[in-house]
Amino acid sequence: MTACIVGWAHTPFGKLETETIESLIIRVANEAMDNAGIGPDEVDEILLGHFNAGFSPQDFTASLVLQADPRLRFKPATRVENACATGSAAVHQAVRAVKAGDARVVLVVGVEQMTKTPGPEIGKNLLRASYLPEDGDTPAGFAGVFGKIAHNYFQRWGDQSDALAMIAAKNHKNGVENPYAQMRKDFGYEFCRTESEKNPFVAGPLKRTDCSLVSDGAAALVITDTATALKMKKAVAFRGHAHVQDFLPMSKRDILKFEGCTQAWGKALADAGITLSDLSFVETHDCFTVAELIEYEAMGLVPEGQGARAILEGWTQKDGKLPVNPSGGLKAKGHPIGATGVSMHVLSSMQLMGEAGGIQVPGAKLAGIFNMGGAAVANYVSVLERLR
Ligand SMILES: CC(=O)CC(=O)SCCNC(=O)CCNC(=O)[C@H](O)C(C)(C)COP(=O)(O)OP(=O)(O)OC[C@H]1O[C@@H](n2cnc3c(N)ncnc32)[C@H](O)[C@@H]1OP(=O)(O)O
Repeated sequence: MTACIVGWAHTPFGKLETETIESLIIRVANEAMDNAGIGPDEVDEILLGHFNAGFSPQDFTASLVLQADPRLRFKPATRVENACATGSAAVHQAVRAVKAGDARVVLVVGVEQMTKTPGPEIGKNLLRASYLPEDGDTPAGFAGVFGKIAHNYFQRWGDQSDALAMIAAKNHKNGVENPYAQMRKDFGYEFCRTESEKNPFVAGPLKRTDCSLVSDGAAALVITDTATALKMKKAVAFRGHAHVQDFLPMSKRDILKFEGCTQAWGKALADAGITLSDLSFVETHDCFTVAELIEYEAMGLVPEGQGARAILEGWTQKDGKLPVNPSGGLKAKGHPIGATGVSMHVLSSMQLMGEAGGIQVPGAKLAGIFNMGGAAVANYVSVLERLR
């Protein structure tokens, strides 16, 4: 038995000044149940993906989902956290509950509100997802961590500035067509490649256009067993899934390899009984452009050290042989931490149902999703397929 996505909801991502954590949660919880055509009585379990780490004074948030409808009162509700993979951690927990037969219908919500936090605090909060004895004083927050990774990658494999700018330009271009995206502006390759007042260096070789955005937003899913799903309006199955957790200290691993990502892709593709070339597209964790570059290698699209080929030869463009981040990715869509993994599953489901509008990958049949917490510490891969 597998688990299926049967309904979803997604707020626009961005600076949502009039929203609160509570209002975002309530909005997507109700919209997802409506979208699935189920009532709150039918929900067996609730999982909330919320990273927080200082972004919100409210740290005990699972019960906020119950406020979406009085009929959710007394349902089991739990908050799940695994750094920037928090959203997928909640999704995979739901899949396991359904597959184990513990729950027939699970409501998953992912949420974060980051933009109400003052600038310097944002970087500090995000760094709580790093190994504090090593990275705690890194300037520029998590950009500093990935700035070091980019610097070391350039040392080992040569300057990759062209490839990073092309990844940024691709994702910004894709994001223009995504109505949920925070930044819908086609900056173009030259702007992303060139240091300027509007595109300064942030950390190491990473410029502003190499970084994901600071965002507010929420997304939700209804996940059921297959028998239930087949009686509903739509059914997108988890054909394969895998979670691989690695050491937290970067000094205990070769950080340029993202080995946890490789393992997660290997396990999920084997679980699905397919190879990477069977996928119609991939939504991957481009928290920084260098992460997407290394992920091309880790997922097995290109050999180690040759990530640039995948973008320079156009493979990962929307019309390439494996479109990567047709949604615009974290780069353009935004990255409200707890919502990101849930958003990836929502937008991939929309693709498979042919409901993705301007970001639609024509004829999409199989979707691959990679959501990462820390620097390849928490690694989640899902392979989704439309059942009906
Ligand atoms: C933690 C894990 O477990 C793993 C992960 O995923 S790590 C990722 C976690 N997320 C992050 O680290 C967020 C990284 N991004 C940032 O910190 C910030 O976006 C940044 C430091 C790159 C820029 O912030 P800033 O310098 O304060 O920019 P800000 O003053 O807000 O905006 C200035 C301009 O740049 C634009 N801008 C801001 N961030 C941008 C970005 N990332 N890309 C492109 N443009 C951006 C703004 O829209 C604004 O444009 P206008 O002047 O035209 O209005």
